[in-house]
Amino acid sequence: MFALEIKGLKASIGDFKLGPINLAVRDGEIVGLIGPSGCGKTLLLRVASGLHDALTGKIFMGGREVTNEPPHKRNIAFVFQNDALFPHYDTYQNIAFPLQLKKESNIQERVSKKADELNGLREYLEKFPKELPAGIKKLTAIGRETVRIFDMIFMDEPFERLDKKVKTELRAMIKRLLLKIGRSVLIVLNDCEDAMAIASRVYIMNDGKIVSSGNPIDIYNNPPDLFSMELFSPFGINKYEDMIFRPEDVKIAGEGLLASVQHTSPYDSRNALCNIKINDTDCVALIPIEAAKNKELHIKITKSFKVM
Ligand SMILES: Nc1ncnc2c1ncn2[C@@H]1O[C@H](COP(=O)(O)OP(=O)(O)OP(=O)(O)O)[C@@H](O)[C@H]1O
Repeated sequence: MFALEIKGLKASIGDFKLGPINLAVRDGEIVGLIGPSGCGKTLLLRVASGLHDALTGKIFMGGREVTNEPPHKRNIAFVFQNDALFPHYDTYQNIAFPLQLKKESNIQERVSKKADELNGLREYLEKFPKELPAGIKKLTAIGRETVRIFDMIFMDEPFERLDKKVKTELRAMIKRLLLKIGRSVLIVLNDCEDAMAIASRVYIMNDGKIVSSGNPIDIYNNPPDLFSMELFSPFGINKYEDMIFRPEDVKIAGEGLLASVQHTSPYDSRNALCNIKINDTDCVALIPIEAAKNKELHIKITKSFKVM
């Protein structure tokens, strides 16, 4: 059963054209949208959730067509990129708001339970948005959206502009929460590390269209095309002659290309990021620390795409 199914969807904003888009999210699945800035990820999320009109195509949620239904009739949660918290409400009031709006019961108890679920939120319950660190603001927005019963959650770049430590903690917490809630998720992600940490499947977008999809770890290990490789390159990209390849696709070999090691910096307990020269071309390689102690190395490039 699909929580969300999108068929032949087209939409536009200003001069930008989205689609045609075909996409599906299964029940309980966490699906990511990833692609360069401006490729239409937010617009797709907004059309899928009913915040922006479709031009053509159909949207189904739980098997029911919702293409022309407003967001409040779709029983969804939506975490905005800018959090959209009420500035004059404290954290407690922000989370309680959707429950108060629907005159629901046990509000205090439910907000309290949500604060416990979102570790660290409890001590900020009486603080206002302008007093909150960015990660706690995001948790508050997630708390407010997930305190109600809902069928599906849409999240727009929840890890944007967070420092690495906060982002890593928040990512783990959101993943735990999403798995616990067990609802389907469509989430816009900034980079491949977020995708691998959060999503079981991603759709890769470019210029208003979906160009490929798959499990993010499989895509990282074996990118289907150059565009996906460039997107799934946490250490950047090398170009040597007509080959494009990633630092982690450089392996030490008994024979092969000869590379001189210029500069080394440890990356983790086993590997180092090295500036190397292959003939006269500067490249970067992620190789074992022991190997990086050599002045010269024989290497082979295990995965590359050819460019003209
Ligand atoms: N209100 C608007 N008026 C005109 N054009 C817009 C408007 N909002 C967005 N666009 C354009 O639509 C395109 C898609 O925008 P969208 O925000 O969906 O991209 P995105 O992939 O989410 O980008 P980012 O990762 O930077 O948030 C962009 O080229 C953007 O400039």
